Amino acid sequence: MTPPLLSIDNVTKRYGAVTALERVSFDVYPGEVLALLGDNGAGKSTLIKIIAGAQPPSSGRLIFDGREVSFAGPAEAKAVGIETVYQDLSLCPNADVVANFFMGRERVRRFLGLEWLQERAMEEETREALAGIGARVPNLRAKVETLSGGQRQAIELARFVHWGGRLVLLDEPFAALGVTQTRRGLELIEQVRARGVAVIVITHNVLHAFQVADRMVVLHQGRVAGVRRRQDTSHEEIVALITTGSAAMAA
Ligand SMILES: Nc1ncnc2c1ncn2[C@@H]1O[C@H](COP(=O)(O)OP(=O)(O)OP(=O)(O)O)[C@@H](O)[C@H]1O
Repeated sequence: MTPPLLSIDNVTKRYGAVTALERVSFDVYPGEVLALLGDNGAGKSTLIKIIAGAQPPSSGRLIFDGREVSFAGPAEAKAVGIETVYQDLSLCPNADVVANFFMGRERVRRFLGLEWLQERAMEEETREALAGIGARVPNLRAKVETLSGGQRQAIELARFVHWGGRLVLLDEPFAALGVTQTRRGLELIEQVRARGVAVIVITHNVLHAFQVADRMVVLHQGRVAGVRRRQDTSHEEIVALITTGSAAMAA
């Protein structure tokens, strides 16, 4: 059996007197889409921040690729291939698609003490990477600020995959998207997963979870109320886990 890419092992997080997460444990496998569900305040964002290195757990361990990891910040998580993709925050709005795709990794040619960007090659590489996950962005020279939320998301996901990302965290990725863009977003996730990347999607939308996730982890008041494979559960059971922390109501 494939070993997990990430194991969350007994993670607890306290903010003063508030316990946001209590002994949370579950595994995430490569090429798997896992939906993280829970009511407001259940602890989803806190868990995502811990996985992405934005906050340390109060106790417990993260084991990534077989080794215990402890991140001092998001840059350290990013260095091993874990990243949160937001719709806007990590793109530079007044730069074009290609510039955003290569941000900090530009291909430069040097000759006789001069250096210049290999624009044509970078554009081609960007085009191929976007096509590789089925993303539709017609004009690669358009500034990102002129693009739709869905297109920005596509650029970030393609960039993540292209530069060797292993585990991507999506926090309510469809919250600001319309119906068509949401459908495309779901298709993109499918493509990303097909590349062997693990995807954790936070969502309030049980329907989306059933459309995209292999497994669902439900948090309730900071604890894991249940972990279910999509084919072994029902809409009713997941809603019961979210609202009461127990599947008994759905039985
Ligand atoms: N920085 C903080 N300081 C104090 N308490 C916090 C902090 N961050 C989160 N909490 C508390 O931890 C608990 C879990 O919050 P969290 O934001 O992780 O939940 P969530 O499931 O993401 O909720 P939502 O769906 O509303 O975003 C809540 O009780 C929240 O008030």
